[in-house]
Amino acid sequence: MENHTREPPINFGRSLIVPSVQQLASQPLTRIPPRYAHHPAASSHDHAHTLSVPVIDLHCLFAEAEANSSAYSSELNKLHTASKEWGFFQVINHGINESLLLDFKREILNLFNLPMEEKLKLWQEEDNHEGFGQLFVVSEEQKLDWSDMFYITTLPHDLRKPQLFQKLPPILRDKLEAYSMEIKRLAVAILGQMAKALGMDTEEMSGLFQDGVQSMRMNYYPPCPQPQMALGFSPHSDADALTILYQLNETPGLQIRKDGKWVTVQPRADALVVNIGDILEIVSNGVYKSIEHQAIVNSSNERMSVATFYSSNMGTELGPARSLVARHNVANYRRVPLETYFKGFFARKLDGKSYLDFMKLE
Ligand SMILES: O=C(O)CCC(=O)C(=O)O
Ligand SMILES: [Fe+2]
Repeated sequence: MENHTREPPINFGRSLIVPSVQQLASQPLTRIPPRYAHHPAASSHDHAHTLSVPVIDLHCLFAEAEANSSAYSSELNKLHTASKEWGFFQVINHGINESLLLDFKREILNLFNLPMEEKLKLWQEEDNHEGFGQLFVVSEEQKLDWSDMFYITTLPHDLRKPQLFQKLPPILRDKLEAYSMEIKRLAVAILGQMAKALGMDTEEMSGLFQDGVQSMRMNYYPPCPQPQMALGFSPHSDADALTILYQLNETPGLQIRKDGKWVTVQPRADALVVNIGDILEIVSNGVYKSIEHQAIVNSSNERMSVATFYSSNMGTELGPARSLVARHNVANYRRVPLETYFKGFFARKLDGKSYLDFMKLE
């Protein structure tokens, strides 16, 4: 008999199953359990700086690109400087429909507010990290984040876990589908402008990213009775090329490490936050840097965000762009298949930028 079953999608990783922090935080607690308490106090509430990250006007960047106007070249310059010196920026006039953003936000709120018995149907399984839970948990001794997250691979279609998609509330699934397409379009367009700014062959960039791997991580940070002792999300850099972060409410929490200090990114209702991930650091041959960031928590307000991670096409080899290696006359990072890179990333405890050390050539 012919076998028509599809091959199961690639399994990128697993994480130990941990309890829901949202549920924990709904009880009257005065102290956090030891598994969440960092020593010494990990958070940097007191020392955070209020520098503001650069703001890039995407309308100016995209609409003026054809005209090659002076407004365009100064915005492109701003993008290049922000990517080199900050690794983080906010984008305004991004063109994503406001009602889609609001609908998607409402559906994510509903997702985290589902009754626990419904959420358990969407919880991670032992052999794969998609669904509700935490990522990068590799030991029972490891400190945990004061947050719950929902992680899902969205693109390309053949990497999706159909069982997980089928279990999503239908309205959320529709909005997620629309948002995923919009964010892909945006990521590809920003990468195209970055190729120009880097002096990279623009066709090489679009060839690497036209059918990229996309995943989403929805983050829920409940109020915390001892916010100075906990971290909503421990310091890390993102493994992807470009992350687009939608902060769902006005509660601040995201901090980025700039010149050794933690800087808070103030949520702006009209902006999305964009950051350089490790893959783009590698592709740009180190001209752009992925930046460490973390999320802190507070005692009174919940905070929510959704990070969409965009990486190169599945079949590609990860390494510095050939057009840049030719220009720079040196490759600063090694080459590995993208799949190998991801499997290595998800098998470790998340720890700052340490995974990039493995890719660096000294
Ligand atoms: O919640 C945030 O602001 C940060 C989220 C984040 O860094 C991530 O999901 O990788
Ligand atoms: Fe991140």
